[in-house]
Amino acid sequence: MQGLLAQGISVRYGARSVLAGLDLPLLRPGEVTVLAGPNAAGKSTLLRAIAQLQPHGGQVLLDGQDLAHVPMRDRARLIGFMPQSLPSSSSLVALESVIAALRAGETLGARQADAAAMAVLDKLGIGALALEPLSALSGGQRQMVSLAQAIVRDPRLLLLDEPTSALDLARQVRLLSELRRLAGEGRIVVAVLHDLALAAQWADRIVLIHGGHTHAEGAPEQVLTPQLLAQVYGVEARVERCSRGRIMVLIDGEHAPG
Ligand SMILES: Nc1ncnc2c1ncn2[C@@H]1O[C@H](COP(=O)(O)OP(=O)(O)OP(=O)(O)O)[C@@H](O)[C@H]1O
Repeated sequence: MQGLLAQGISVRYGARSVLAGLDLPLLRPGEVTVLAGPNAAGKSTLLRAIAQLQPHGGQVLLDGQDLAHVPMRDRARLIGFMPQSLPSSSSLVALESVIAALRAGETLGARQADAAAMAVLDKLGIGALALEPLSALSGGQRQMVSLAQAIVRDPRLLLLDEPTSALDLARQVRLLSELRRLAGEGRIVVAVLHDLALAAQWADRIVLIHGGHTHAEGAPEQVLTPQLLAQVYGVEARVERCSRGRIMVLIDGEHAPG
């Protein structure tokens, strides 16, 4: 079975249950899936559980393999993980940080690693930042370097936590186009996004996380409905079709229950 299947995912922090037996549909290679939902719904927790960075109940299968039983070194090759933010205190320059991500646990010649890391920075349009210390980069520049770190090993599964939160409009498009391209080459791409306009435009599938479960999932037009947005976010929303058949979500205010 090709794809990512997460079933019965449960996470507790102390006495508090954050994910309560959450199931994801089978996420297929070639698809970009967006995880959305309110603050504190557990989206980052879910990404970490999938990446096996967070103790959890339930099972995560990648192409039929239970990731909990895949050695860490092999997992690092299979999964690219882009966290919500990179530490700003690192003493590395951007290129070194991408080389470090590439070489973790691998034996790779220095020249080969340099060239591969530089190629990724160039592809993302940030080659000019190669020798800048991470600590001197802007939030958006750091986010693009973080993407470079996540994709440099050419992972089968790419997990990204709010990858566009610090990016300007042009870089949002660059990052999301890159995700589309990677998916088109057969990767499985899963990104947490708060921006539902971006989700509507770029996702093949949206999964709405709420109350510790998958509240709804499907194509953007199936999930971004006024009813579901009222239930999950408590907002009054209108959904309009714009040119090119895309949908747009307009928020009119908070939802008055009744
Ligand atoms: N290490 C931790 N220890 C204790 N509680 C935690 C920890 N990490 C997350 N939580 C709690 O788990 C809940 C879910 O957090 P998580 O970061 O997964 O949510 P999220 O959906 O990604 O939120 P946001 O949209 O605000 O980024 C929150 O209530 C948070 O306070």
